[in-house]
Amino acid sequence: MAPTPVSSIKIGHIDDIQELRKTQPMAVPDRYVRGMSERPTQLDSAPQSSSMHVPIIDLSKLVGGNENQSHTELSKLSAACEEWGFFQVVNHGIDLGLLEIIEKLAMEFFALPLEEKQKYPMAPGTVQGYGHAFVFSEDQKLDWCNMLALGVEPYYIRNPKLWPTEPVHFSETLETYSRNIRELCQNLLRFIAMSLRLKQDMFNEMFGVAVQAVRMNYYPPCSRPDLVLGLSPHSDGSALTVLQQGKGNSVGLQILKDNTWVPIQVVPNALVINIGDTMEVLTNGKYKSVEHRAVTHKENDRLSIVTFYAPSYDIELGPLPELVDEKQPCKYRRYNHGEYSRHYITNKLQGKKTLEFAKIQNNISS
Ligand SMILES: O=C(O)CCC(=O)C(=O)O
Ligand SMILES: [Fe+2]
Repeated sequence: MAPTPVSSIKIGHIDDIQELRKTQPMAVPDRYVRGMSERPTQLDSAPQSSSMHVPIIDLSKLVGGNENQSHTELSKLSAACEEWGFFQVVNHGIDLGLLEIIEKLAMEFFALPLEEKQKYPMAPGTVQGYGHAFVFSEDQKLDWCNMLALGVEPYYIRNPKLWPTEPVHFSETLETYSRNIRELCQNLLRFIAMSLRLKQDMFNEMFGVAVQAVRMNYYPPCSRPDLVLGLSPHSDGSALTVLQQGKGNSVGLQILKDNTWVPIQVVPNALVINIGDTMEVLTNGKYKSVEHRAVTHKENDRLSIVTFYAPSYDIELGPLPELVDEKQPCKYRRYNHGEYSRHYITNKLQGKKTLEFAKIQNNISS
């Protein structure tokens, strides 16, 4: 989240989905009904075979395993980043009690009366606070979702007025949670560098004081999950994203693999990690920032707590020379990361479109 743009955007009236559900549980306003090509066909169906499961990486084998184990896990990690752009990490070292508490507090926040949540309003065209991000016009289709998004690090991106004082302990728990997730990201970046045969601190040193933001997405049930999307298809602008799915969640996250939407199963105590656009650029497309979306459920609600981890805004980025050669010519130009972040947050979520910002045009192997 780059510094927020000043805007005079007109987005029209937006229903708060939770309130709508209370008064008209069966209603699906037109602004939420997707065109035929966007409607989800597979909802929470199980993947056809185990080869359709996102790889599971055991971090304890990378951190403390014997040479054989860590070598195997590192190969799994590199295959996951290349072929899936997603993996789930288990034994990640974060206290499971803390994951439970943040989930409980997030659920309590969304359960507050609307007037309380509206004390932290997300202004149109901005991405922090409670509301709908990435809405720029009155005719844009909307996501079946309520969100609370907050800039966390560095401190200057925070808007302290938007940090909830209810439920009590929300803000301090988010602080502890974010510190833990930051360490996890730094750890993962070390292993990702190793998997690319780069110096292990390459990314952590390059990123400077990394930017970290959190988005809590709450998807109420929907009487017509076949007509709406919880979250529009997009890739993340981050380097890495860490996504915590609510414990009892039904399946809702789907990723686009070989032109098919593949659901991500809820693995107890695991965190879902995905490669964002920034890492795709740095690796010259070797590691993929994969398009994903969220679908809703007829009876169940769903929560995701998502952390975006990215380089400091002031750094200049482009494909690493180590990953550019005759076979893999340079696919992306160099640019300032802050500029890319601004571009990302001032455009609606639309598949991988935002990455076109960085693509070198007339690229033969895009
Ligand atoms: O809720 C989910 O599973 C997807 C969330 C997501 O992709 C995001 O917040 O960027
Ligand atoms: Fe995402």
